[in-house]
Amino acid sequence: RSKGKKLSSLPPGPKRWPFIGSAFHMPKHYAWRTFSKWKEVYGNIIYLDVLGTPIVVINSASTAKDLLDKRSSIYSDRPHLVMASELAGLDQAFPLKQYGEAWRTQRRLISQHLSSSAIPKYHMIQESEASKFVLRVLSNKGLRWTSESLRKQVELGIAANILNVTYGYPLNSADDPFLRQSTRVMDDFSKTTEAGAWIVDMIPQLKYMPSWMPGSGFLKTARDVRSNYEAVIKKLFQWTKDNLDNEMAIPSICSTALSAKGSYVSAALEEQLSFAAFSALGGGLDTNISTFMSFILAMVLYPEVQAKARAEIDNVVGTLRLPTLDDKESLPFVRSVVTEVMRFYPPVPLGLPHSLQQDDVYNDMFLPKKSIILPNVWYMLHDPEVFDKPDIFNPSRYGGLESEMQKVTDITFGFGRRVCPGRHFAENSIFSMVATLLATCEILPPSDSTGKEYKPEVSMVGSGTIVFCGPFECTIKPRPESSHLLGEL
Ligand code: HEM
Repeated sequence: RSKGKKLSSLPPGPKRWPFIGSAFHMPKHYAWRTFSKWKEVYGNIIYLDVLGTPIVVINSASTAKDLLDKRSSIYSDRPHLVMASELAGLDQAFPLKQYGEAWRTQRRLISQHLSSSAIPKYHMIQESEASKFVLRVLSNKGLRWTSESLRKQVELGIAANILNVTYGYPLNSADDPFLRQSTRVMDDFSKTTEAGAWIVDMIPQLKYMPSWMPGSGFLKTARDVRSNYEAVIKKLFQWTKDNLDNEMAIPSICSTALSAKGSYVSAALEEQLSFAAFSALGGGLDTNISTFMSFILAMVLYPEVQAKARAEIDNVVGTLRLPTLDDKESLPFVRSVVTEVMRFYPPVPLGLPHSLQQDDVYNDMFLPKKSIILPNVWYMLHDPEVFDKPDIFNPSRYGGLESEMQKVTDITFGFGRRVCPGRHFAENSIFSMVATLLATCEILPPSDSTGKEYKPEVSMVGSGTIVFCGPFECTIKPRPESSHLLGEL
């Protein structure tokens, strides 16, 4: 390696200054936009040094695969985040854990229940939540929605799926305290892990600041984040345990592990299980909500795509019954629409950061140990070398082929040994809600005060790790030709 280091130079990047490196250039918000612009200047791999921390931005899917997939034995660590992990304690759950035994134990505890062979057992839950979602949407008599009010209903549907599967918890209200506390954790996660947003991540010594000193507000933020996080994880797990003792729990990931025949679950393993289970909730909530809200927006903006997807459902499933997850294989255009939403509006535009465990050399470039690796997922999904006319929303680009759609899902759900363990489950939850909504309802653009329809102009907002489409309005009304289906919901 040291020989490689001598022969190779660091990847190109913005000018580095003594001591501070390229800190001035590090974008504070919407970093993926700046990194995408830099691609024109510096190329597929960009190097930044922020106050001594090496950062490598990857702007190409094939490079991400070469490094994060093919060399996953050294690219699967997470960076040590001072704000999110050390101060707020969010690395007690495995998405932020360092690569190693504790990460492996937690990941195994949930991934075995979310593999493609394990998930058919959740179809009924997902289909039932999709129906309940449509009923709630139609119970709004005005039929007009702001994205904010619709998001509450989407959140309820998505969270009900995951809480049911992980804890066996029956979620019935958007105001449920478990749900409210969990969404707060998600907001905190997104906020505290945002690349470049916390000065203490760049100057770790600041964590020793006395809390009375001006500028130390981040210490209180971290304390508040930690106490809400630990409380909600404990309470949710305790709920499953209490209901297990009362023999009330339906089999869930937690109850299955706790009641497995002949197994002794130690206190230490229980603790790992409680964090692993919450990781599924945390990983699956905002990512799915963002994707589904972007789907609604796409249907408002591209009515011809909506009509084509609905026509496919009518042709394949007919109008006498609701689509189910068993129909998924026979509905390639509907799957293409979901895929195109994930490509056009990626909910995690910079993925989750990986960290390099030892010095490496790639294409004659030296990549130092402990580099934070940021995959620019947004650019990879808008790369004109991979996707023809990437700025056009066009689900037909996949020709209905799974192999073409995989070019998107292989990027959206992350890389290597850290790849999202909930991806198959997520695809089913979203598909079920999309197909049930399209079969029973029409999604229409909003109208102005004169009754004239208009197309909202919306971009992705929120500068945390997970982003959402900006505010918009729409109308959702029942399809007259499927009115008899509403009785099935
Ligand atoms: C549209 C939906 C989803 C998207 C776009 C998404 C995306 C991602 C991404 C980009 C990562 C980081 C991978 C990496 O480090 O390279 C990830 C990790 C993770 N996801 Fe998902 N995810 C989704 C749904 C879900 C669901 C439904 C669950 C659970 C039921 C889940 C659980 C997790 C967990 C636990 C991790 C951490 C993996 C680790 O660090 O080992 N995700 N996801």
